[in-house]
Amino acid sequence: MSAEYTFADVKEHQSKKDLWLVVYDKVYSCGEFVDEHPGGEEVLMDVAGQDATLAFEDVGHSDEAREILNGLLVGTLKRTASDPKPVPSTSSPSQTQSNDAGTAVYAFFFVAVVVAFGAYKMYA
Ligand code: HEM
Repeated sequence: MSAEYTFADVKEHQSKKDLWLVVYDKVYSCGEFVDEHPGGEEVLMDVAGQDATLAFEDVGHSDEAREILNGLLVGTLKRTASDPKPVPSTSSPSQTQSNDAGTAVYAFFFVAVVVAFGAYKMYA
């Protein structure tokens, strides 16, 4: 599959039966899959003809979902200067996770301090 498509090409496929979307600069044809999507057809229709990378990653799709996606591949996205910038590839989810972990640690200490203060007040 070495075909290249621009965003303009992808945008021509926005109907339910003929639905293309972009994930990490690869073009996928999902028309046959719309009815089978466990997340429903609505969400796929929402990103029809667009870059669906963030929507796809936000859900935390399984490896099985990624395999299905591979089977729907029709080509590669060719970006032109006026197109939006590509989504940086897989490093971003781990960054998000470490940020979340950092926040959780702060939240834990905050709660610990509040509880300690409450206990101090109760017994002092
Ligand atoms: C062609 C691209 C896509 C494929 C092949 C796909 C595949 C799947 C699969 C196999 C599942 C079942 C759970 C899992 O294995 O992770 C699923 C669930 C789900 N998908 Fe997708 N998906 C695609 C695109 C999207 C997009 C763009 C969205 C937008 C938000 C989305 C939203 C969801 C949601 C919300 C669920 C959870 C359903 C539930 O657990 O009730 N999916 N998808």
